[in-house]
Amino acid sequence: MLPTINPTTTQAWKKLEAHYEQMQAQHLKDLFQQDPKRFEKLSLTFEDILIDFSKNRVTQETMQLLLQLAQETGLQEAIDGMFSGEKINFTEDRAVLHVALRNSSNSPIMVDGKDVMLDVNRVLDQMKAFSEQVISGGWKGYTGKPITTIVNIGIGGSDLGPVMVTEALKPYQQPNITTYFVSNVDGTHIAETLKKVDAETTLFMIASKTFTTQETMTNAHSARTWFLENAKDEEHIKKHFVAISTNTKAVSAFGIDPQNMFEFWDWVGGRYSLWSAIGLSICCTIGFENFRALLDGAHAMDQHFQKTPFEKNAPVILALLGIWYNNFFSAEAHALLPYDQYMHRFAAYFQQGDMESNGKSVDRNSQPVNYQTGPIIWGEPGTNGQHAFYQLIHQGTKLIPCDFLAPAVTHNPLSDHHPKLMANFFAQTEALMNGKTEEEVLKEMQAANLSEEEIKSLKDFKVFEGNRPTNSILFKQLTPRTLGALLAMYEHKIFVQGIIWNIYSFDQWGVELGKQLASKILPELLNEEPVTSHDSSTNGLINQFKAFRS
Ligand SMILES: O=P(O)(O)OC[C@H]1O[C@@](O)(CO)[C@@H](O)[C@@H]1O
Repeated sequence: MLPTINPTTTQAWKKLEAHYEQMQAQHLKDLFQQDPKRFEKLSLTFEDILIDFSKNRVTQETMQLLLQLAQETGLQEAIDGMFSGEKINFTEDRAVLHVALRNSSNSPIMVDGKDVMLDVNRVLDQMKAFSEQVISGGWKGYTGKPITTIVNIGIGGSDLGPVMVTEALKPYQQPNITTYFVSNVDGTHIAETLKKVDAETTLFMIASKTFTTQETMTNAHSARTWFLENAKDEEHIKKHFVAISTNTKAVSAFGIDPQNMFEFWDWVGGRYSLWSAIGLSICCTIGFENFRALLDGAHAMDQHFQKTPFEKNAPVILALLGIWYNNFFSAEAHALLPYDQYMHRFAAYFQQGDMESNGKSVDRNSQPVNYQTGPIIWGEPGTNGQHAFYQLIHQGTKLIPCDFLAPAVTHNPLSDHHPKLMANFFAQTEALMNGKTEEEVLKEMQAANLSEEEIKSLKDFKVFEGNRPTNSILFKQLTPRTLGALLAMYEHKIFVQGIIWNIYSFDQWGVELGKQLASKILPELLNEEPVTSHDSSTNGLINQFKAFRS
């Protein structure tokens, strides 16, 4: 069982509240001036990843109090519980073992008396054999042509991870394979994709943990119908459809041969499943060896997380800093800003990973929480974000802690693009920290020969208060191993925050109500009758929908 300590009842929390009162007025500029070794003291490295957390509004005292909070809320006990297969997903009575999926050490991990590693390795072998057969051209379609196109049909954790990873690792893409992803139930998504593919050379991967998700099953049936319009004979389905699921019965009912099913298990959460058979589209896109490297990077981070003292533990440090802003500075959002275009779906991935895990308001004692839990996660790649929302981050009224991530070495050393990208990467966190004082503004405006009147009317708009916290995560190059380590680092950050917030991070009951109401409304949309069964807004909207279509 997980500890059930309300964090606000700990000594550390009370000390942090008092400490916050004095830290509010502390400016980062002064903290750097006071300690020339601040960077060395407040940064750490993991393999070829540097995590610089020195531009946070913390002192050594802050870090000590945050670490005390981790101790007082039973974090180590929780970490041990997760890695040992305890059913810490309490409301679904399941273990949480995405770490087993990448456990290349093969240390036994027991669930209900069985070592799960036997199944994990069996499915990995199946994924390896299948992806090698597809990439080599050995897997033939119904007219004898090799597969050249993969269409992954899934949503949420059955989509976001494969999309993010195949985009991030595009430099490793197999030359003869093109991969598409269909997720939205909006017919446009599958329609626009099917325009691009050829039934003879396309392989559909139906990715769904439950194999009941409305969007995925609707898209899968539409893909099946389209395929049969081309191939005519249902016998050909087995050459062009595979399933990735925990639900063998539903897969068979759909008409996919269980031989073409890649299974995973209920102790794999959807938003933590890219490491499982859900990663089959990744394997077929970048090759199994690169997928294995991704897993190995995550496994190395798992070992770091499990064995490193908290004061040098990357996920723990990032988690505690997030709690410092979320719960003491009342910052309600957190921005993920990768300065790497390949990582353009990184923030979107962790919108599900973080907000579906920690967007909870009932604690592990079944009581309503009396403090903030999960932050709003958002972000876009740099430098694009600079031309969209950095105004608010620099001069807005909201405190937005930001993680800046960037590779030192680009995969595309074109002209001077990378030095320019990196100059912006370094400059933004420096600007957010230092700001620009009125004195500096005046000096600049006078040097530009602006009139006294112009200076007087404009100067106040050009001042930057600074003191806006950031983490800088600088890694050598975006490789499969490095990406795996980064993803696992954020997964464990989310875990740590959920433990300290005394919530259950691995269920997602909050996604059910909307689905239930949609299933009630659907039949009302399929006839011409006016609707009166809802509130006046919902009735009005549905009836206008009908009127527009009549
Ligand atoms: O993989 P599946 O079972 O189709 O679920 C898809 C997604 O739907 C959810 O919203 C749960 O309903 C996510 O947690 C999950 O990743």
